[in-house]
Amino acid sequence: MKVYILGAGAIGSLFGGLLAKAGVDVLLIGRDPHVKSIGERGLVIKGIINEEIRVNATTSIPKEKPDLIILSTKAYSTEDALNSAKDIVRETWVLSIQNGIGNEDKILRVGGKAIGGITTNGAILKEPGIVEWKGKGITIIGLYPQGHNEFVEEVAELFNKAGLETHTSDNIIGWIWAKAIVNSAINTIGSILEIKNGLIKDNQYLLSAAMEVIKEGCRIALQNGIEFEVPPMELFFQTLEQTKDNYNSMLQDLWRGKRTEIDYISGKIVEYGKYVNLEAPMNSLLWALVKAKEELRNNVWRKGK
Ligand SMILES: NC(=O)C1=CN([C@@H]2O[C@H](COP(=O)(O)OP(=O)(O)OC[C@H]3O[C@@H](n4cnc5c(N)ncnc54)[C@H](O)[C@@H]3O)[C@@H](O)[C@H]2O)C=CC1
Ligand SMILES: CC(C)(CO)C(=O)C(=O)O
Repeated sequence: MKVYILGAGAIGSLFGGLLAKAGVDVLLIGRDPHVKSIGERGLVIKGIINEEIRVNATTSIPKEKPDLIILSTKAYSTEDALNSAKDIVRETWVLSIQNGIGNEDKILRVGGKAIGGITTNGAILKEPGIVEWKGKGITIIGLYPQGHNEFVEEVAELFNKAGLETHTSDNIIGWIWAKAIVNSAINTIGSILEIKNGLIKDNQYLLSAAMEVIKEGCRIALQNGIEFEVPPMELFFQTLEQTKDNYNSMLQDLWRGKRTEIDYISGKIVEYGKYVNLEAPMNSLLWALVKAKEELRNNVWRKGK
């Protein structure tokens, strides 16, 4: 199977690198200096494994179509990435492993055949050409919005062979929403207070506030016809336990001066609330506070100076 990774940053390079190591024909599509470094020295995966992997990488979109495109840009770059690759996306299988709601709808809009996905693997780009695999998690994929077919099973088998534990689901839209709802509580509260995930379960005020945010997200999802295989509240407690020592990715983006994915998490929950005449005061407030934090982080007076 020929696979392109569209958006070869931390998680995309991890998936691409592991697939290449397993003998899959992979092309990483990303940006310099990461791509340049991979061309010169190969891709290094550190952490759970320590390997230098030879894998093709480019900054431009090839003309030839692959069998599968794995979309792994941040959610705010999805539209641009898909538009730049329109000619190869059309009628091609495109699997999103991104966070947030709406990525797969954008794949469908440009004529791609969408596979939805969520992953609990953790990766960071340490420096150009070097990815750290910090946490071994699982990946769930499925035909978007629902259903399954042989190709999805084939992709899951390929991922498993590459060392990425992967399961398939007939209800991937439910998993995408469940993860977004969990992120809408943990990432926002963790980012505003700049705390590790575990503190949210250890502090009674934060825990009850976070649970209300989860319930609000669930009400909106259910009214929009979303069903869950595992209730988001259960996933929330599991995630808090499994990631108690982590600072969430939104907070890490804020600390690095990068844009966050808040519009595609809390912002989408608020938007879907409007479609079914449900207000989302908790998600609206958390969305606004994170947006404010994005804007204010570089102001010295934030620290009272
Ligand atoms: N890093 C992680 O551990 C996990 C990340 N995710 C999700 O996966 C997505 C990607 O996250 P990361 O890999 O951490 O972000 P990242 O910022 O490291 O990687 C995204 C990459 O996409 C590239 N890119 C952006 N637009 C592009 C375009 N038009 N063409 C080619 N390349 C383009 C960027 O240069 C960047 O290197 C996000 O939605 C994130 O929430 C989900 C689970 C775990
Ligand atoms: C699971 C969790 C909350 C881990 O921190 C995450 O998805 C994130 O940080 O974005």
